Amino acid sequence: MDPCPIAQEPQLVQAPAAIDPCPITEKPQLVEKPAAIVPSPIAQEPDNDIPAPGNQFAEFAAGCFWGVELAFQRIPGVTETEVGYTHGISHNPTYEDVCTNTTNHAEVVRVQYDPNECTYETLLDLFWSRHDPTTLNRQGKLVGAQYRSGIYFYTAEQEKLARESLENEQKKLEKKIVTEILPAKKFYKAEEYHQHYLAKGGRYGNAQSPAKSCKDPIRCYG
Ligand SMILES: C[S@](=O)CC[C@H](N)C(=O)O
Repeated sequence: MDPCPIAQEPQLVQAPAAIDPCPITEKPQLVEKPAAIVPSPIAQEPDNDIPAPGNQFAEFAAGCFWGVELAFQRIPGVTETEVGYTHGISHNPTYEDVCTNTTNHAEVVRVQYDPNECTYETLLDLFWSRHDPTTLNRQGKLVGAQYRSGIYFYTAEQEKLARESLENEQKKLEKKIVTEILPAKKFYKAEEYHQHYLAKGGRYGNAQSPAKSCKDPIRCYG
């Protein structure tokens, strides 16, 4: 049985994309004793990290970052992926902080890609196909601001392409798209165990292939 039933399907006019966007059926994210969350202006700074020579950054929020990362790993021309947190109020958040749903961080995948091998439009196409951009702060049964839909751009060109693609995507959907399109802010890399989580085996030790162009369906947990 599919461990990842979709709670709410996007209302597509056209045929839906084949990839399961990773909605889950787990306990609520809230931890019992949230750490004190201290707002910091540092979290609002732009992402000033530098990609590898010849590469560019792109960043997306589309629900649980595990499955989103594996999908991006498989794209030819994507040279690196990292999962992390961004656009929240606090500096150096932990996963537990984010799961209190009080820090407003989004779970994101920061992609490095070689623009000679892969276009930003290719990344945008995958982004839209991976999730339901019409549900505010939720993907399926995963609820909370960390699961919101967002495109965080690094250049004016990326912003333009992102906005155009949203308009184009909206034509295919009856419900309103709620995806935020904002400049990339400080990126907080998530804990090591979250990195390449599904490729490493996920929750059940069933590694899923990150091979380029692999079309195997992505299971949320492993
Ligand atoms: C990195 S995700 O938000 C994980 C989602 C899910 N609630 C879980 O804990 O398995």
